[in-house]
Amino acid sequence: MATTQNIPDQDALRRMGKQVRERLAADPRVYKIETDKVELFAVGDFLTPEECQRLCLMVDETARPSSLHEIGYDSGFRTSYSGDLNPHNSVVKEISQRIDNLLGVKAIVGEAIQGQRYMEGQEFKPHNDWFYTSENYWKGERKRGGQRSWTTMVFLNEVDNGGETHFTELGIKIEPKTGVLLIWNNALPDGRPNESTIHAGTPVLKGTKYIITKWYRTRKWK
Ligand SMILES: O=C(O)CCC(=O)C(=O)O
Ligand SMILES: [Fe+2]
Repeated sequence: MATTQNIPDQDALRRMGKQVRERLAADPRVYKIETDKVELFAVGDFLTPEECQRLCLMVDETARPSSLHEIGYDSGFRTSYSGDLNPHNSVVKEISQRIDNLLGVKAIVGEAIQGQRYMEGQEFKPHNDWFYTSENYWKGERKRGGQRSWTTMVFLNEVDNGGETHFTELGIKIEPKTGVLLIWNNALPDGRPNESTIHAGTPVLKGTKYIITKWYRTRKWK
């Protein structure tokens, strides 16, 4: 017998998908990465080398062993260091607004910018950025802004070897390049989670990798 699954925030995910898709399509800075399975985009030189350098210092100040909802640092699943950047810092504030503005979404749905650093040997194994709504943590996240729709991520530096963002199902590996912004929709156009967005931060083999990430919820993030 056919069943109808209830997908939390599906309507909002569909609406936000459309809103941002149309905004990005009208922006000549935005480049669409070739794949028909995920809405995946890049912007070159989104941040200047000077901005990236300042952000790297801030990441160093705030980064602690990364935590995940389901599994601890010791599991080896996400061995990078990470932490939220100070949202009251004027540089962070301005960059945060610049990303909101690019996507054309209300600032209230954006999470705090998270900084992340990978030293040699560190990685983030393949995962999806959305919340698994059958897990216990969802009860909290549902009230903290609901499901994640779009992910934005900026590479703050270049890595000597390794540290690519690897979309494992798409077979697309993106090499860190200073100031490049990646954007993807974690949902399908109809608002269901897009399984093809599964991605990893591959192990850094030589050098250090710095990134910032900002996720967008479907409702006011708190
Ligand atoms: O390090 C990367 O390239 C990916 C990071 C990531 O997937 C995340 O922070 O959710
Ligand atoms: Fe991710």
